Amino acid sequence: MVSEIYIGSTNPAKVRAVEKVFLPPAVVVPRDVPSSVSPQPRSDEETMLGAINRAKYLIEYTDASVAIGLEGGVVENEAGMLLCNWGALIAKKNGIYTAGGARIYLPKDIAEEIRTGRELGEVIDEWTGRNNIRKKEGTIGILTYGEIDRIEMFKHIVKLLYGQWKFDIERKKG
Ligand SMILES: O=P(O)(O)OP(=O)(O)OP(=O)(O)OC[C@H]1O[C@@H](n2cnc3c(O)ncnc32)[C@H](O)[C@@H]1O
Ligand SMILES: [Mg+2]
Repeated sequence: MVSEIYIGSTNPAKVRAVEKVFLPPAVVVPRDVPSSVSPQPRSDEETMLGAINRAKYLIEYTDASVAIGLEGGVVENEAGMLLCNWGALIAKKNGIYTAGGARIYLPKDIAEEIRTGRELGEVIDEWTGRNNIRKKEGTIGILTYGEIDRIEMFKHIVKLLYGQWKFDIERKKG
């Protein structure tokens, strides 16, 4: 197994999630990289692309041979606006794996604010009167009363990525 896993963010919620899946002696290397999508992605496609772009950037412009991108966004349907999250893992030797995370509906007043063009991170801070929630329990942690926080949610995505990669490695061994 490779020793270094690059993650395309220095947000502690994302870095911790990767560290919970890739334990020592694996080393998790956080790097701030562009997502090359809007600061607040508004569809599954855009959010997934942000995750893929982060991982691709690491493979292209750093020493990474295994890279993970994690991205948060929102999606809308007839019933309202949900938060959504996507991850991508690129293993130079194997390929690219993607996975989506848990989703819950946002309160109507938060959704309204985001429709005006604001970012969820900013809106949830204002809504709760707190700071930097996106680097801590996240909106999902607030809305689930801490049952599932942003680290737990991203950890699940990272496990989905890692598991698919392992499956591929084993399958190729025959
Ligand atoms: O430094 P990076 O990695 O960019 O970390 P980030 O917190 O900005 O995370 P994303 O870019 O992936 O998130 C896209 C947008 O969605 C917001 N967001 C997504 N999920 C959130 C959550 O659980 N809590 C608060 N804000 C969230 C976030 O503030 C951004 O505006
Ligand atoms: Mg961001």
